[in-house]
Amino acid sequence: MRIEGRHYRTIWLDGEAVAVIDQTRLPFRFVVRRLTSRDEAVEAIRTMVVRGAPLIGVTAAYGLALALREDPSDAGLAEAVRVLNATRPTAVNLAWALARMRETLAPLPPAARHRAAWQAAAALADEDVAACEAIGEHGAALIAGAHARTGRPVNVLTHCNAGWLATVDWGTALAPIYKAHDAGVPVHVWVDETRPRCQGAALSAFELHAHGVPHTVIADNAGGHLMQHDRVDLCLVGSDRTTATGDVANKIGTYLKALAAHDNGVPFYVALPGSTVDWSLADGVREIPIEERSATEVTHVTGLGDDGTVRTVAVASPGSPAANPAFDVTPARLVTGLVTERGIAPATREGLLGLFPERRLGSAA
Ligand SMILES: CSC[C@H]1O[C@H](OP(=O)(O)O)[C@H](O)[C@@H]1O
Repeated sequence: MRIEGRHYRTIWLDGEAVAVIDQTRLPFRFVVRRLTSRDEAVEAIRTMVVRGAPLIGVTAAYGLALALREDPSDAGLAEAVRVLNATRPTAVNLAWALARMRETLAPLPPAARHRAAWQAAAALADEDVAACEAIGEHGAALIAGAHARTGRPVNVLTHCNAGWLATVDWGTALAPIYKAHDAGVPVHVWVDETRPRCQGAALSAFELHAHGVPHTVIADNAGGHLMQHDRVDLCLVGSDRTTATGDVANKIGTYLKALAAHDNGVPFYVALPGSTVDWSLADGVREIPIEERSATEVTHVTGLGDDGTVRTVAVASPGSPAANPAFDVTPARLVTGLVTERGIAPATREGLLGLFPERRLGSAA
């Protein structure tokens, strides 16, 4: 995607290092971090310097390559997969990417693993870009269809950040918006601020502004009101893990949006690549692990002061405990459709198998 005329992917090689955009500094500072070791990759994922299911997976793949430069032995490979897998529990792309890498690398002699790992990680990154661009093409048809029906700009509500910052490029939920906008379809985006870390207000707004897409940042709790007053034509969100039956884990608050959409007859779509489907699970509410993050993410916010300095301040009464589940699960019954790189399907097992027939044979990741 383009920032001030320059073209960035969210992760790239910089000599012997892996360069990433530090998303904890956006939108006020644009800082590139150079990851030079397995442990730096682990820390970048854990502290959300990089975030978003597909980007977490690709960063872990490059983190494995960095690890094998240090220790290409069987034990080194196994330990690197273990520590990278343990960084964040909900996004299945992490396990998916590491399984793909291990499948490629384990059969090789240790001396050949490091070079092969760089190539395999780069291939996963390219695969993600192609998948997300295809999601954009399929999803853009939904937006164009809404415009054809109403003849006015299409109002899309999105939650958290599922844009190019959450992937290697293009994004998932925002990819259809970019593609529709670039094709001349008038679209406006209601951007849920997405407490507590405000990925919507900080990252989706940053992306949409840079791309010139009309958008309005709203409080998370405003979405239902807007839907009640016919100001939302469709909801489009991302996913961190979707079960084989179409249950969707996504940023906390997504489930409440889906309930409001269902109550108001607003189509609720989830955009995801096939790498985000967990084919081993059927009951998302009970089986998908939900990450609990630190209470300080709820009790404090980081922002730009009037003097231009970035600071963190308390917003909760000092001493009050806080809970911070980072994701929730939207049952498939509340999902209108799944927008994938292979097309759009109902949020059902048959719908997903129709797009990914190779899964009927119970194939591995
Ligand atoms: C395209 S995956 C985006 C997905 O990931 C986000 O979570 P986090 O910012 O904690 O990594 C959020 O759930 C987005 O929908």
